[in-house]
Amino acid sequence: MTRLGIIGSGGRMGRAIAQAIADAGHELAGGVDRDEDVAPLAAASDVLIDFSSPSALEGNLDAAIAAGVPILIGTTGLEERHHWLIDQAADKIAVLQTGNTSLGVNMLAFLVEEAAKRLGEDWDIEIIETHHRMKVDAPSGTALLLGEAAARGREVGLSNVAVRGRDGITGARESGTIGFAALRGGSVAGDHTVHFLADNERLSLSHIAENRGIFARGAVKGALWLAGRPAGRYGMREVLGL
Ligand SMILES: NC(=O)C1=CN([C@@H]2O[C@H](COP(=O)(O)OP(=O)(O)OC[C@H]3O[C@@H](n4cnc5c(N)ncnc54)[C@H](OP(=O)(O)O)[C@@H]3O)[C@@H](O)[C@H]2O)C=CC1
Ligand SMILES: O=C(O)C1=N[C@H](C(=O)O)C[C@H](O)C1
Repeated sequence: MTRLGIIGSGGRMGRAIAQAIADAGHELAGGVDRDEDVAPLAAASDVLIDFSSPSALEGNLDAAIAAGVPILIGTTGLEERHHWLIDQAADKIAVLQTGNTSLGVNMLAFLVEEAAKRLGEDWDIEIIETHHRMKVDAPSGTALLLGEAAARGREVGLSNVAVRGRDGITGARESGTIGFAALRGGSVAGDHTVHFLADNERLSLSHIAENRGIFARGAVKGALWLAGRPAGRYGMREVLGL
């Protein structure tokens, strides 16, 4: 039985993950929230699962390294410096970072990469996401993950082509860019659509999350896959074999 520790255990995802751990018959090593010490939890866990806040990331990675335990990071709103910290940690322990742990979204990313590769640059790419009113970051981690997949398909760097929201006299759309738009409201668990728009035709690929259970089950699957892995940075595609 694998002992799984949750960082952000009192949150919406933390609670859903605790349920998924119980459903899977594994052991909940414990949980921490804001202002609580991660070190004892890390020492008591075989794998840490972090769904908390970007501000907690550095301390969480330090605790995982000190205890020598792998960590799955589901927290979104990460910036370039957070990804740098993850790369550094991955030299010492196994780290899995993903903006979305569900099978459906990771399959969508696979399809988006293929479509972006095969459709020319005259097909504009726009990504729209809708989430519940409590979500604090935009674009969602999933929208960025899908944007990365599209950029990979086109063999460009996302940071060079991303347009994160439009307002005012923006000018005509620049060819080759990848646009993002975010809606917030109600209790939406997470909707994402990647639009490919050409002259006279459009292709739209969508995923709808009906509840958080899909993310929680994916997180537990990813954490169990991570247990005992050598140091390195991993993603859900490896877990899901996509
Ligand atoms: N990768 C994926 O598949 C998914 C990722 N997410 C991401 O997971 C994260 C959490 O989402 P959600 O559960 O909805 O958010 P919540 O706000 O409901 O939960 C976050 C939890 O983390 C705690 N927390 C905040 N700061 C710290 C800290 N410094 N150290 C430890 N715990 C802390 C919060 O405590 P307090 O309330 O006291 O602040 C809260 O219990 C978000 O970034 C979200 O985007 C969500 C769904 C799926
Ligand atoms: O905050 C959420 O709720 C979600 N966050 C993740 C994201 O930012 O993409 C995953 C999911 O869409 C729900």
